[in-house]
Amino acid sequence: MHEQQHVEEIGRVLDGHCTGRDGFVAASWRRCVEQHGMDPTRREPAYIVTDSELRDHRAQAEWMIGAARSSLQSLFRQVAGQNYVLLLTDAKGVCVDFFGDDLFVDDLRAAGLYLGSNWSEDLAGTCGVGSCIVTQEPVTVHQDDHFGNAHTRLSCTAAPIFDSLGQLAAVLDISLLRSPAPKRSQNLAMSLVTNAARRVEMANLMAESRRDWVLRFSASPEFLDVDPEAAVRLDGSGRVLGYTRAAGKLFGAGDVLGRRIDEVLDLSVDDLPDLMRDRPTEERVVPLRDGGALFGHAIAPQAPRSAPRPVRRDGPIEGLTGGDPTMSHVLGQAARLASVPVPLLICGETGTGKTKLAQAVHMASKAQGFHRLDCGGLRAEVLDALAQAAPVPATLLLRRIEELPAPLAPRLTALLDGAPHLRPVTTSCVAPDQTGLPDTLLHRLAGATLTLPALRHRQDLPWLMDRLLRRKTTDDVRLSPSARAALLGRQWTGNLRELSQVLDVALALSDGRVIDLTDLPAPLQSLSAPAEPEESLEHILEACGWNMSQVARRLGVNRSTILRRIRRAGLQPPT
Ligand SMILES: Nc1ncnc2c1ncn2[C@@H]1O[C@H](COP(=O)(O)OP(=O)(O)OP(=O)(O)O)[C@@H](O)[C@H]1O
Repeated sequence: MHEQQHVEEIGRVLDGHCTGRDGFVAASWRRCVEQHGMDPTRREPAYIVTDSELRDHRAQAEWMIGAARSSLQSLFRQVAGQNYVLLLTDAKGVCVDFFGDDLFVDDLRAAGLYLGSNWSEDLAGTCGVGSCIVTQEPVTVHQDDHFGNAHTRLSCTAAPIFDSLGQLAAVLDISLLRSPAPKRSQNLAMSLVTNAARRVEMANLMAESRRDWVLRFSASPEFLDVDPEAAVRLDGSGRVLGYTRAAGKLFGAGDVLGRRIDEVLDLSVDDLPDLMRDRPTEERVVPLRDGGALFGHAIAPQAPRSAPRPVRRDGPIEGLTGGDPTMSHVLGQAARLASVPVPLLICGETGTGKTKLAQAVHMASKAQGFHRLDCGGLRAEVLDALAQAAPVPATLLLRRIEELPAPLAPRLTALLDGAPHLRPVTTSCVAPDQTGLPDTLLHRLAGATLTLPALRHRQDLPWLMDRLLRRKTTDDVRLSPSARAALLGRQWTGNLRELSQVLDVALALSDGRVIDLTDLPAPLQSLSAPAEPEESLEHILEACGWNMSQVARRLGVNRSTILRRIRRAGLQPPT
């Protein structure tokens, strides 16, 4: 089409005539003139940002460039030799990454298809990237769809890439310097670029979700595990923390973030373990609320939420934490002090692992013997017997020193003075100044004081839960997401002792594969509070006439969970 005809067509569109252009192209032409004040006869070359501006744009888009790189590389391999060029622009339209054939680099540069070109509509006029940013949809801007006369030889197909919070993060554009006249010649380019954008969103969501559940969807079981179409990232209670564009569409209108998965799908968070890879793909069906279904693939958190990198675990002391910063600091001190025969006082709430640490210190020390005295109800004869024992270098563990009967304090002081081969390692549930010990004794016990954090303040609770579970059972027992979330939210006034006991109870009550919310004993502090009357499963089943779908809806879980609970409760339908 001649340049003059192109200019005249733009004029006709501005006058309100329909010329057969796509609606978004006509709308863009109008914006170019009416909002951006552009002249249809313009022939301006592409706008290139300065080197320092480009550095800023690239720095801000660094994470996206990283997430997109392998997808772009594989896309470029698919179109190699066909004169396509790939541009990744940021959400403002500035090209921050580029793949093109070196042979045409001068032509590409002249056409503005290069690093640093700015393809926002207000600078470049109607173009693939600019229209994609405005419409937030994949578009092809083919030849004289472009506004003005500078870019009418190009064919540009662009797809938006959204971050996991639903914000436009980048645009992936595939352009041709010279293309066949029919616009439909770019249909394949459209399919390539939209698939690549979907994969970049998926890669980005996966990289962000190592500490959360991910649920991926596909319409076909064959592609579910290898190339899913959509994905959401979920917290332990099933709330959406992030999503890919396609998953947003699946969730329908409204805000996706923060919604619970069971509000949208016929699926509860407790069903996620049933959708993991150990089940055949065909069985991993996710019923949709509109009666349809997709195949689902749930991926459990790979690293515990908020647990930092674990410290070295090569000794009995270092292995007591999964990377909690306070614990790591205290254990670092303990490891250094272990081989120095100074008296240690270990403080902390009941059950925080003081005795365990004292034993670990002994193991890491050079002491040969180990004596353990529980100070509550301690008798004088026991101290006397110790005073008579052979003088072998030994650790003297004094548990709960605050319970030491007051009359025994001078005797214990005398024992320590007379037996320098005994290295006292003392535990206390109260702070040193609350022990009620005379200063003479306290100074002989507290050469260094180590204070262990309460479990509710530790960041490695998920690691501790998994470790204790693994130690307690050789079977592959998992915590359901809601059970895990409930445990993470507890106050743990009994600390590690309480955690250990709760897991013992839960293991005994569970079906041996998954520990459900209902398998957990009530937290101690809630036992005294009047409990909310809760409808029993049996009662709900009767009220719903044993209709599983109704029961599942009422309880907000899916049918397989109900069937599991019925089996476990040993309930039988009425005959
Ligand atoms: N790092 C750990 N990993 C697993 N279990 C632990 C750990 N630390 C402590 N425990 C378990 O927690 C329970 C309480 O530990 P410990 O007896 O060391 O606590 P404590 O602080 O000395 O308690 P108290 O002051 O009430 O005597 C024990 O059953 C112990 O096995």
